[in-house]
Amino acid sequence: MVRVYARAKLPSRHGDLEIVSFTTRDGQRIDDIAIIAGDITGKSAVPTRVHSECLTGDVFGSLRCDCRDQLELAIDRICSEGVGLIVYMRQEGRGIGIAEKVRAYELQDSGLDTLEANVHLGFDGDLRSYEVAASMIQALEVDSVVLFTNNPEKVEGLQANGVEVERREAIISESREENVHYLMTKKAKMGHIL
Ligand SMILES: Nc1nc2c(ncn2[C@@H]2O[C@H](COP(=O)(O)OP(=O)(O)OP(=O)(O)O)[C@@H](O)[C@H]2O)c(=O)[nH]1
Ligand SMILES: [Zn+2]
Repeated sequence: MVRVYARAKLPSRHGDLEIVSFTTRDGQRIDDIAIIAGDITGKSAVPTRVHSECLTGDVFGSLRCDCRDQLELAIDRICSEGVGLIVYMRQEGRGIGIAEKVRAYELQDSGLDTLEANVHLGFDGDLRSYEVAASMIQALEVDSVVLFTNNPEKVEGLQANGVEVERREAIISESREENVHYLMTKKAKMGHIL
């Protein structure tokens, strides 16, 4: 479904990485990217994080969620192991986009939880699909992955699209006063193993 378009070195504050971009088979550029440590081509059990974009957390350090902590844990892990992959999916707000996510936050400020806010806005709780992420992993010729996630749907979504997941590893950050309600909702209503 996708093929590698461009590949470049990405020296970072965490270590030496690479960044890879992709196109669809018919040549359309896609915004999802891969960050790679070491040589993953043809390798099995590649430490992998499929991360959904969270502008508020990943970039601005919002404490409403655990996204940035998870991203940093994953980057540190692949850098310290010297091999690994982060598939960074532009599925902001579990697929509703940043404008609607801010609206969902507004509703959460007035008492709804993260799932109720999505439903109130007319969306399912989670609009993500893992077809493109799976296709990116395949385009990178990774044989199998060890997936860092607390979300069983992510494991199932990748497997359903042909990725061999050797095992899931939990990626748990310390909860904080600001995100504990969000984490409790993910555990109670969204199937997360926390
Ligand atoms: N709609 C919506 N999206 C949110 C909210 N808080 C965080 N997100 C988005 O949720 C996505 C991350 O999903 P999570 O449910 O936190 O975690 P996950 O990716 O399913 O599972 P892990 O692999 O364990 O991190 C990112 O795209 C965030 O932008 C919210 O209150 N509402
Ligand atoms: Zn977040």
